Amino acid sequence: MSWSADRAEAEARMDPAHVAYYAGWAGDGITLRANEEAFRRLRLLPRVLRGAGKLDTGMTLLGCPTAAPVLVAPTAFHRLADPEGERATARAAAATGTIMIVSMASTVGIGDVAAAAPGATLWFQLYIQPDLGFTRSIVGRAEAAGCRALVVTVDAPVRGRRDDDRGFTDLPEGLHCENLRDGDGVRPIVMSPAFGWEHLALLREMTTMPIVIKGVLRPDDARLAVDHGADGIVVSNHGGRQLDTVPATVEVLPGIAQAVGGAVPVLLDGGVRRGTDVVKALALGADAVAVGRPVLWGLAAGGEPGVTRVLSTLRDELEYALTMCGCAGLDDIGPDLVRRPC
Ligand SMILES: Cc1cc2nc3c(=O)[nH]c(=O)nc-3n(C[C@H](O)[C@H](O)[C@H](O)COP(=O)(O)O)c2cc1C
Ligand SMILES: O=C(O)C(=O)c1ccccc1
Repeated sequence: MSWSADRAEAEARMDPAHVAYYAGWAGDGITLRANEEAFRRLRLLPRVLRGAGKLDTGMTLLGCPTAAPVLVAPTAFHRLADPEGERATARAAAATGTIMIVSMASTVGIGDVAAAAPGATLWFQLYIQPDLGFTRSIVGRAEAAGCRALVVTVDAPVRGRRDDDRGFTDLPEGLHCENLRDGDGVRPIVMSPAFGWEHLALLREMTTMPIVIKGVLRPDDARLAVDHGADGIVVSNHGGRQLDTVPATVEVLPGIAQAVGGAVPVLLDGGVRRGTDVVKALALGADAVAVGRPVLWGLAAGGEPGVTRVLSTLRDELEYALTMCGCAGLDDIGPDLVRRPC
């Protein structure tokens, strides 16, 4: 089943307002479409008769082994798709040897996600909260749950303007952002434009987890992230949900990879739908990619087995594409494999 079949199944099963939230985009959806279109425009140039054997798509990222260079991107509110929510996604991640980046806006608390999927490698995504004491307690919970990296999202100084998400604002009865529990209540997530690079030092002091900066679109910002001690970067436009008309992520990737120069791992998300997209991103300088919406559609369409199928299909497709390209492994992927559009 392709991701579009999953989406159709999700549309049949879910509340239309929740489908619209998952699918949602900023502005006119120019960046949303650009992400996928940019992958489609790139062409692969396979090598033949390379005498390659059985290949291995496994690798290590920030000390974490992963079966493939494909992670679960952080997405909010998995219980809108399935009653088990993030528990189901984490079990599927464990079953497929995939690193899952759990959103701070998860509808299952990070400790409960970890407890439900003991074999999973979890990273935790954070929106820094203006109440830095509260931020510290959220980070502390992620660390106590055994999360292996902190992914700090920096492309949301304010909430994205999503004209077309048809009025979805409040979670249904019984669903909450469990990581924001504070005493008897749940605090709202606050977005703030007031944060600066100096906040990285504050986070560094809050945790021993490696810190990854998510939402970089420029080489100079990537360099600043490295200079301020980031341990990794995610080239991301938030799946077209924040500022419309920013470029497709795979278009800005080569310049960012060059600026980072191998100092830290560079990840990319946005529009990754097929194993061939993974090859293209790695050829243009990414160490790994993350997928957002396809995981949500798989979860809505088929629960935990649905997510397992999405993740294992991506890995199978990657293996197939690499074999077809004459690669013996991930290290064989270079820029020569991709022909850029004229
Ligand atoms: C429904 C939805 C919720 C999201 N929630 C978050 C979030 O809580 N934190 C975050 O950093 N990114 C969030 N994102 C962005 C994803 O991490 C990722 O950047 C994006 O989905 C990648 O694009 P793709 O959906 O085309 O794969 C969300 C994306 C979607 C579609
Ligand atoms: O919807 C999103 O893209 C997102 O990042 C988010 C932010 C805060 C709460 C829920 C989701």
